Amino acid sequence: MTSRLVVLAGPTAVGKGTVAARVREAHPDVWISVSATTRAPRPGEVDGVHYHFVSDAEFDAMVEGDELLEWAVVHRAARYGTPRGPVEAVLAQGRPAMLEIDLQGARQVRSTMPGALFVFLKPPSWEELVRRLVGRGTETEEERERRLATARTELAAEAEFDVTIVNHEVPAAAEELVALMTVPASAH
Ligand SMILES: Nc1ncnc2c1ncn2[C@@H]1O[C@H](COP(=O)(O)OP(=O)(O)OP(=O)(O)O)[C@@H](O)[C@H]1O
Ligand SMILES: Nc1nc2c(ncn2[C@@H]2O[C@H](COP(=O)(O)O)[C@@H](O)[C@H]2O)c(=O)[nH]1
Repeated sequence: MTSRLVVLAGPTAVGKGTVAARVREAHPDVWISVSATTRAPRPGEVDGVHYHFVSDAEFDAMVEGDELLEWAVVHRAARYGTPRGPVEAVLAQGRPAMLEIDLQGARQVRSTMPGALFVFLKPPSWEELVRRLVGRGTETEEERERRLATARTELAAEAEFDVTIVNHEVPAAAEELVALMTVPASAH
């Protein structure tokens, strides 16, 4: 068996971060990239753990230094990007690795890392997605509307992905994801 890079995307509040946290807890062998972002931390978010929280100038320097594997402006609100060095180092070790990024970033990685597996995390329904976003309580009404507008575009892009997982229950979705990370050597 060998490991591969899995790219997890899906609409806002579908549960990408929650499923990734479950994978981190239940499968410490799986490496999950920590993105850089210019957005402000939410209560409880820790720099270097949930994100590398950086200034606009710091993000500019990362872009100019070609330090990001991909990056995008997400929800017309902030910039997010995947630091390239750690991903390359982990893949060189043959360790299972995961990126949790938006659709624009997934499209960039699709063109630069064709061996990666692209997984779309889908909500059980639109109503449940809205319930999860409202229930999280981390955005203003205006931000929620912006995120839901992006979500409609992202849901329409499901066919671009290799696999869809419906996030009914977090532990089951996390196990489905981890099962995709190792492949028989003959599949390469
Ligand atoms: N399977 C699930 N059933 C019920 N609630 C869930 C489930 N998965 C996640 N949630 C809840 O939905 C909310 C959104 O989850 P989370 O923040 O992980 O989403 P996300 O996809 O990472 O969102 P974003 O793209 O906006 O960062 C959280 O309050 C989380 O606890
Ligand atoms: N293109 C990238 N998108 C990323 C990255 N890290 C996170 N994200 C996506 O941003 C949105 C919003 O996240 P939030 O934490 O503000 O709710 C979500 O879709 C993430 O998947 C990244 O490095 N590149």
